[in-house]
Amino acid sequence: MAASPIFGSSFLSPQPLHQHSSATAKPPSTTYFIPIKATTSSDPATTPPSPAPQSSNHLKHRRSADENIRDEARRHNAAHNFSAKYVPFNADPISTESYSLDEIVYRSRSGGLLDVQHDMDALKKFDGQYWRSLFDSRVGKTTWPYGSGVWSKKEWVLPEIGGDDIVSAFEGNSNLFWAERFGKQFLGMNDLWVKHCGISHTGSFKDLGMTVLVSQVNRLRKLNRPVVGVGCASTGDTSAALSAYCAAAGIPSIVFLPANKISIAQLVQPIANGAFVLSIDTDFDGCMQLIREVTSELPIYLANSLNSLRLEGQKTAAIEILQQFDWEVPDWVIVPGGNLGNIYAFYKGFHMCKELGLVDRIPRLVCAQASNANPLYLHYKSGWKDFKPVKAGTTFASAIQIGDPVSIDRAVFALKNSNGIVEEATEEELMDAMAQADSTGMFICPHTGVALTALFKLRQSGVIGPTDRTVVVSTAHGLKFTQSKVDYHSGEIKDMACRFANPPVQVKADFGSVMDVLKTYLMSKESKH
Ligand SMILES: Cc1ncc(COP(=O)(O)O)c(C=O)c1O
Ligand SMILES: N[C@@H](CCOP(=O)(O)O)C(=O)O
Repeated sequence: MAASPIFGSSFLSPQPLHQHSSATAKPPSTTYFIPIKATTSSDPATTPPSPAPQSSNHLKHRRSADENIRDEARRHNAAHNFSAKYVPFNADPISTESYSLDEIVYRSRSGGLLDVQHDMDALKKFDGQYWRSLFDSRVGKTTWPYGSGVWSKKEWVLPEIGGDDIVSAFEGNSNLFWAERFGKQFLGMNDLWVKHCGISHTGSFKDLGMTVLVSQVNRLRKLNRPVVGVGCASTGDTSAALSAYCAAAGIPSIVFLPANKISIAQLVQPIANGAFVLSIDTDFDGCMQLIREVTSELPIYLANSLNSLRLEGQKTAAIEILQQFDWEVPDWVIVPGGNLGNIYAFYKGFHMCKELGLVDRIPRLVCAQASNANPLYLHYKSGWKDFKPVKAGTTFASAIQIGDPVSIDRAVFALKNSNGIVEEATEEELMDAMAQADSTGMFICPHTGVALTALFKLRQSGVIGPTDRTVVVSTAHGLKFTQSKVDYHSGEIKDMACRFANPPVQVKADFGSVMDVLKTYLMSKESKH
């Protein structure tokens, strides 16, 4: 009889109804999705699951008062056969180079990027229906650690880490918003969606990767590996996520920020979370160079997406999109790109779902860059001929003001393998797009404005059709970028028409004046009705 590979109990861990002799396990019976409180401490990995009672009177009781959710999770721990390791990114199939995830390594022997490779044969022992049902059964719960949108996919992320080492803010499970009015009014689209990854613990998608990286650091420190602190270079969001997760775990964090190039809201995040903040008189690329040098000399663990652990968490946003569409595949996914880890993370998430049979295809990917920081766009336009970094110019999309992206090879791979496209957005285009989106009830960041501009252009050229199901990935919370919105709505940006500005009306504090402006306003609305 094949060993039950994953989960101990039926508690959010659906198991095949019977042990099968075939290589692929059958989908779990829905019977097993009724969460039952475990009543025994016997090893669930070797204990066949007992059918859940079907009576509608079946009640659950709270765990005992002296137990917390980590303790409870420990009781449900089970043996499994899943594993992952570092391998050179896009390695030659005959390469045998690999590293344990418990090693501190960011680059391959040849100096190339690394990738986290999962034991796909072990994962393939379970079919697509199995994984879909398992992931679906964990959504919206508070069970440690599966209540997180990242850790609900734990077997595909860091299968071997113990629940005790995980540092999570129950990130992920972000809203997939149907942009009904924006799609209809500005694009003639009826199936447009915005994945709000920025509505998250620290206000950006970086939380998805950082929970994984900081959890692994937590484990490394318990294993007495030489990690005194964790460091990153940042345009604002990575540093916010790093400092928050480190603070939650009591681990020192060190952040290198380009002086005067990030928003105040982003600067105050690591300060508030107790990080050691260095404001350095250079740009992001300069900070990135410095953190790489420093982390090779000091016991500071590198938290930028050069570290492939981060992408394991970020890829869950792609899986989540499929899940939110009930495992139907959208036609397009548009992602703003800077250091270019995220576009690859999306590709990897979609690709794993296809390889493991959860879906039968992957969406086409679009990576969108600001024209002032567009090395990937130029590379794409040159027909992928030799890549040249650029000196990134100032952009309102300050978090993607990056000229020498560390994940360029990963991004090119993702785009080539998804029939992808790269677009760019001028400052005026991205700010107008942001204002238009906000005018339909969103409150997006300028980077999402970059992605929406790409969508405008691809709709205009007819590449994206009116009924194509399209997802725009919103990467940060608009509240981090209020100054750019204030500048826009004040109409005070040099050489920008600010066509959609909506400045407040100054009015005298008397009834007549207030009535006058209101009547004019209501008349203008009535004529458009
Ligand atoms: C808000 C925001 N959007 C988009 C990006 C781009 O992500 P990536 O660097 O993975 O391309 C970043 C960071 O670079 C970001 O902070
Ligand atoms: N936008 C990022 C830039 C660094 O990206 P990373 O994914 O490599 O950490 C930031 O917020 O710092």
